[in-house]
Amino acid sequence: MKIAFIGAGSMAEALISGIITQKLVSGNNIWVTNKCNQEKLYELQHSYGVNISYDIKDILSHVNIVCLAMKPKDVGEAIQSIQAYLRQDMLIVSVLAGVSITSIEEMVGTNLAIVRAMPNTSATIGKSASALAMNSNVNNLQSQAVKGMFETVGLATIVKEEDLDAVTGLSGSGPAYIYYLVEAMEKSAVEMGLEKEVAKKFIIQTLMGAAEMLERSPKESAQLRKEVTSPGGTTEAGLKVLEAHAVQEAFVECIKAATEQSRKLGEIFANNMKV
Ligand SMILES: NC(=O)C1=CN([C@@H]2O[C@H](COP(=O)(O)OP(=O)(O)OC[C@H]3O[C@@H](n4cnc5c(N)ncnc54)[C@H](O)[C@@H]3O)[C@@H](O)[C@H]2O)C=CC1
Ligand SMILES: O=C(O)[C@@H]1CCC=N1
Repeated sequence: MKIAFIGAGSMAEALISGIITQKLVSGNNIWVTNKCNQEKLYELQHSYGVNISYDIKDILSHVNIVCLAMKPKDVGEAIQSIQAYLRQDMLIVSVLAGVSITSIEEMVGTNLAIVRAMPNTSATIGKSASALAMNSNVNNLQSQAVKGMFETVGLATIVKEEDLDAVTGLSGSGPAYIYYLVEAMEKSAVEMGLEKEVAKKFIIQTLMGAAEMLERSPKESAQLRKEVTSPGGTTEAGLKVLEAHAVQEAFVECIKAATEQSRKLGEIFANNMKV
């Protein structure tokens, strides 16, 4: 497996880091390019031993998987730059939020195998929750290879393409919601006089413990919450404040808004292509 990353931002780095750490592919079988930040390419070369280049023709001559990892607004220009060097045996993997397989097929213009994937940045440490949807040109070997690639960076599940917007709002963006919560926990800990580093250890262990409880216990999340909440106790006092601020409803709205934005990005994209 030889992979080119077109785009060298947070997501590309998370995948590169995961793939290399899990030893699926070594750095010399990965090629990376970006729009103009050469410094970033040198950093990736230094950290992971990947090949870096701005010579798209040369990059694509080495690889059988091309991973599109730029922002959705940049994909048109990026595909234009790679189009002439795409081959029928190549597999295109897009991690772009919202952009449909049909849009990519239309931009690429030939009958290529395309996978639309939605990982998250926890791929960096092999803990992504990735969803994959594929077009009918993807053969069994390619499907296994790409699933294997995403499995090296965490959990990988094949889904219907129509589910990908919801997955994007839930687990693609999901790490940010958790970091947002942690920011609040850190802030409160410091305000209460705890040392930041000590507080951080407690917060992380609390998150990991709760995540593992959710994974290992047969109980529903609401039941696990009830078991922490003694009548008249501290948790109840805390949760009352969250309820007064409608925090659970806010989270529901947050995930719906992110899902909707994924849909919108796809629509804007498809409409712009028609103009
Ligand atoms: N950051 C995240 O948590 C996740 C991001 N994604 C998706 O991954 C994609 C990239 O996101 P980030 O890494 O966060 O963005 P980023 O802004 O960190 O990186 C984008 C990269 O694309 C490059 N680029 C732009 N135009 C280009 C062109 N014409 N040719 C070659 N390279 C070009 C930029 O130079 C940059 O290296 C987005 O489409 C996003 O929807 C998917 C899942 C999670
Ligand atoms: O915010 C974004 O658009 C990307 C997609 C999922 C996570 N980050």
